[in-house]
Amino acid sequence: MPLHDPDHAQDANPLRAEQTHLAESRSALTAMRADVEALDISDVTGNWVNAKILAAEIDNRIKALADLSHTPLFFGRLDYLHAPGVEQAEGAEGEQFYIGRRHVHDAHGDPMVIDWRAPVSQPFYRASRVEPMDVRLRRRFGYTGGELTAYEDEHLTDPAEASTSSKLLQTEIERPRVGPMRDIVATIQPEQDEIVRAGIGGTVCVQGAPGTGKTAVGLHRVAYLLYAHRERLARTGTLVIGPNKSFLQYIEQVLPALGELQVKQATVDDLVAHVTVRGTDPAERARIKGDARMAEVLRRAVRSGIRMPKEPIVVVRGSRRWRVPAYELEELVRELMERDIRYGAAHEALPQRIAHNILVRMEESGEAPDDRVQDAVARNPAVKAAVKGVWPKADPAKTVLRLLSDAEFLAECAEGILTPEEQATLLWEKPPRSLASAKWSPADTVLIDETLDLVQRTHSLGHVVLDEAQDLSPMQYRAVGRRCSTGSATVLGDIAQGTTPWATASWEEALTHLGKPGAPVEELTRGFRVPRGVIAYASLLLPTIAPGLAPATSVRESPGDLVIRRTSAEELDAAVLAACHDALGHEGSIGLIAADDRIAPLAAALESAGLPYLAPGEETSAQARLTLVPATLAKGLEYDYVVLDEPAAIVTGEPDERTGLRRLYVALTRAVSGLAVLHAKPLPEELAAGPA
Ligand SMILES: Nc1ncnc2c1ncn2[C@@H]1O[C@H](COP(=O)(O)OP(=O)(O)OP(=O)(O)O)[C@@H](O)[C@H]1O
Repeated sequence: MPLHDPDHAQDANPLRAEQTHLAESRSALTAMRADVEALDISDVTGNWVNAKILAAEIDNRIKALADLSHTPLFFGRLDYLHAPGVEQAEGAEGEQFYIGRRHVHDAHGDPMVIDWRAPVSQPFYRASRVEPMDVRLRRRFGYTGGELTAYEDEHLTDPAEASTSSKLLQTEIERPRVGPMRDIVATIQPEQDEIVRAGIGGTVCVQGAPGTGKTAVGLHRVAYLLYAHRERLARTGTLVIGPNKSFLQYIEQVLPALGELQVKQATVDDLVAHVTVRGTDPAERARIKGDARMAEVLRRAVRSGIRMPKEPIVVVRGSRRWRVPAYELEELVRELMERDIRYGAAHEALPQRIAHNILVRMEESGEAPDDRVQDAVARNPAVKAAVKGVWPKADPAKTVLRLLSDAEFLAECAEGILTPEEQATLLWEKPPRSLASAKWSPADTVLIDETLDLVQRTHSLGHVVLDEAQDLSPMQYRAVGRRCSTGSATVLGDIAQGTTPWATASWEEALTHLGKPGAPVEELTRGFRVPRGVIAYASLLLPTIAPGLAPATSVRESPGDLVIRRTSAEELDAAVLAACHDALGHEGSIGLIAADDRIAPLAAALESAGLPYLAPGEETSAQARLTLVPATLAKGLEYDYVVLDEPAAIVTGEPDERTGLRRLYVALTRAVSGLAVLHAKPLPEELAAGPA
């Protein structure tokens, strides 16, 4: 594929024509924005609330139409052989489309740039020589600082043209990283595009090695779905779930850059934050709390308040007394228990059922009661008292508190589900005196969320993207699943990067917990981040941490710099600082990754050496390029150069060796251009042989 640049005389004109189209598209976008800004809504809004809503929508539209000078308005062009939709008709003329981040039209409404998500844009990502999709020419544009400076052509239907890889794609992938994550809209690969454009009806799960673009694909998928199903998703909502706040900060600018400003982001902990977390669980206890069997224990706990009526209900109205015998009440209760409705809904329904029963008696004795009478009977103190006795209100937090503090109650609810040892592990050593003094752990909040859902149905969104899914417990999958029970999900993860004691071992199982059993599992294996030499080194850990998973290949041309250096314990900090200095000699961001308990000493060392550093999530810039990253926060992030401090400390920082090695695998796979490993203690034996 020839790369054209303006220095070649014969290319000067086509390039100039493209530059002109860019300039005209920019003016058209400015005009579109001016039109929206000039809208006078005072006539159409009617009232204050409507005016506010409309003004906010217009405001968003203006923001979405902003011309971001550092993001090119279009990045590709497709020349179709025939106008799309015209079935290869004789004489039908080909059409030309510029593909960009958003739709731009001229004053007549004719398109100047087509949204990358539109159906006519799809061949830009998918067409090949084998299947040209009616495309004669695919052109990719190269930019330098916002200026269109080059282009690259593929004549897909020309058998004489050789197929070569794209230089522009290569440049994009190899570019040094600074700042937060960027969109990949100009270079989405065919296997990624399949996932991005999968239908909204189905849940998709993606297993992918580090750097294969899972996060990027998930974010572009939301943008695609919002385009294809805008109204539906505006009503139902979308959500991106990530592992922690710094990760969410790292990805938060991708969707706005694609013109999507409304997508919410949260961690799983945010979703279930019904109470304040002030406690933690030892690993084994957290594992049991996260086990799917807890769902049935909680169901029993909620229903344990139901008592079969022993007494009849007697309702006095005027001079008459109406009696519902206990056995009929029991029938009503049993019927509600068997129906698939929430505990709280049944609590609301029972008084009405009882009142209905009395109404039928009234009719049988010749009265003609109406609905108001039924409501009045349902509110009668005798009915209320009876309902309180047989189907009391449930308080989710109190129910969980009782389960974790009352051994007898736990035994009753967990009978046949949890072993006596497991029950003993669950119980608080010192039960709190009240709800207010309870030291809830993160796992407890998930139990409360499950209980809340037993009482009252959780609102479901239209689509949820779940990133770094491999770390969720079954109970956390259930919590996420509730939030897309009537919608769909994109589940992204890597079994080899699971660093919780309950990490996912099988996606099929995880999808079942999520409530989407049988969803397809796709695999991405082409790595866009980690260079060949580095991924090969990190992959030495794979047979131990995830037997059966294939190592990623790297699409990066450069094999990457890989340095592994042993020092004495005394010299380690100085060696790490020297490696940081070396790394700062290169362009791009630098991540110093270390075991969590090495962070404080390394911070002190950096300070005394006068090396300024950032915390993860803080934006790197050309001035501030070094981030000090605790290993537990490294997941999902990437840095141009990574300096990795003492792998052995990262491994021993985790409760078991497998988790430790997986944490190390995450740390080893953050580098885009180079990795320097500094160690005083021996490396794990898997790595001892060193790079190939
Ligand atoms: N098609 C592509 N074109 C250009 N860059 C890409 C492409 N796909 C992915 N990348 C880049 O590769 C890097 C890794 O992508 P991403 O973070 O989405 O991978 P991941 O699979 O989520 O990794 P991890 O498992 O480590 O979290 C990012 O910088 C991303 O922008």
